[in-house]
Amino acid sequence: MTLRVGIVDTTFARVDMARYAIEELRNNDPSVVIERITVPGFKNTPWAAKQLINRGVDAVMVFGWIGPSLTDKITYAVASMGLIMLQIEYDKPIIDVTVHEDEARDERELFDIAVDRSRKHARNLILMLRGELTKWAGMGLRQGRPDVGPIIR
Ligand SMILES: Cc1nc2c(=O)[nH]c(=O)nc-2n(C[C@H](O)[C@H](O)[C@H](O)CO)c1C
Repeated sequence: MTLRVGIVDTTFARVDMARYAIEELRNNDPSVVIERITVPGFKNTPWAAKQLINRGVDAVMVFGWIGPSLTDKITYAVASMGLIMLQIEYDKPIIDVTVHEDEARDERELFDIAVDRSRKHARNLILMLRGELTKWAGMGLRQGRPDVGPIIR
């Protein structure tokens, strides 16, 4: 069955994260169909995700970029609730691939986090929809930084 993935991203973001995710999705599933909507900022992402779900996508990836101020963080918390409600209401997974500007010390690190997180979550989505993610359960996987591994006692 052809997989249809919705992509939502913002002009607020400072890295075109969707570009790397789409490349990864196509590498892992050459027949994947991509539907993309770009919005100004994170608070607009629930609307765009709903549009794509109504078009019949199997899942949505939302590429957020959140500034360092308290106002930015509140924006994220509020709009995230919208994305969670959509998942429950429409029974479709939404993978939140957000980078927070205060995660990194400089732009170089921020860029690397954004690309790594985008690629790894694209792979997560494909594996999850294929039911193949369970073999990685508890393995301490991280998106944006190197994996930390499992704790074994
Ligand atoms: C304060 C603020 N912070 C962010 C942010 O950190 N990341 C982001 O993507 N967008 C931000 N925005 C913009 C809003 O999400 C939205 O695009 C505008 O309020 C227009 O509806 C706002 C207004």
